[in-house]
Amino acid sequence: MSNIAKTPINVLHMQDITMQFGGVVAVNGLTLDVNQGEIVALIGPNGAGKTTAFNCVTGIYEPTFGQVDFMGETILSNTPKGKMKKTYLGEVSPRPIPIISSTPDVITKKGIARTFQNIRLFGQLTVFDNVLIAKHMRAKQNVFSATLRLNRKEEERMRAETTALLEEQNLLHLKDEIATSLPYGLQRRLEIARALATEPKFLLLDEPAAGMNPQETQELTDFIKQIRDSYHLTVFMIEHHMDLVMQISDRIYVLDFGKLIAHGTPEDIQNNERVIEAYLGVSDDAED
Ligand SMILES: Nc1ncnc2c1ncn2[C@@H]1O[C@H](COP(=O)(O)OP(=O)(O)OP(=O)(O)O)[C@@H](O)[C@H]1O
Repeated sequence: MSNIAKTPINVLHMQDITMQFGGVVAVNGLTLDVNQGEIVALIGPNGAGKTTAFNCVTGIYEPTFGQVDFMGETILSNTPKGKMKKTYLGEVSPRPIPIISSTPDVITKKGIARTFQNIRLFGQLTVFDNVLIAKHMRAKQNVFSATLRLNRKEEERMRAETTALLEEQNLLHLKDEIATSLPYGLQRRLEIARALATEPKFLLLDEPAAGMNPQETQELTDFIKQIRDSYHLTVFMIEHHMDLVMQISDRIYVLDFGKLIAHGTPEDIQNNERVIEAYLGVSDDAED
């Protein structure tokens, strides 16, 4: 047997990502990598630019400058144009790069799924329908399948897959409940189940433990590891609960005022003076 270490397979590469809103540079020249099978955390004080960075990966925002590659393919790329050329305040000088844009639905179909800081379920629909809708989003429907009535088979398959997924996630007994009638912790679990229904390779979790008590947070910690392993996922997560972050992250990136101030293993980050000063020393479970 060879002792040569396996080269990591890159899942996400963000290069010089800069997002400017008017005079605010919310993300400033962010470069980072997430490799296959990793759980990577993005941490930092409130307003540091973490959610904005996620929004630049999932196509909600078009970055002002920079490039996002997913599994080696450039999915988003932009450089300042028009008035922004004059008002650009980012730290990395913009270069002329090709402009590539992808809408959130296209990005979902490529295998990227996410959850939101504020749970975004279809509140008045059942648990089952919330997951089924996500299956529909994944389905490669086209005019031919619709008109040739291949849809019925597709629909049956999607219903069976929804049942199976809810069973795996221990949510099947709640399938007929209205989503918002569930306790908070279960709504979070449902949101993750819905993200899994799109069969992602890469899962972004925006503050999955927000509002959870210590016991729920510990359960979530185990749950994230378990779904990473059983669905062969790569996970990128924003979180303020440092117990969770330090327990499950392979690597951590730290943002402050839009800029990367540190990157390393949980141990490196816990001992990093700059991070302690900017974030950890101030508050380790800030909620907003
Ligand atoms: N759509 C927007 N328009 C204008 N400014 C914005 C917009 N979105 C975010 N910002 C600003 O960008 C900065 C970064 O915000 P962001 O929400 O990304 O921070 P965050 O690190 O996710 O914070 P938190 O931990 O509180 O969720 C903040 O100053 C915020 O006010």
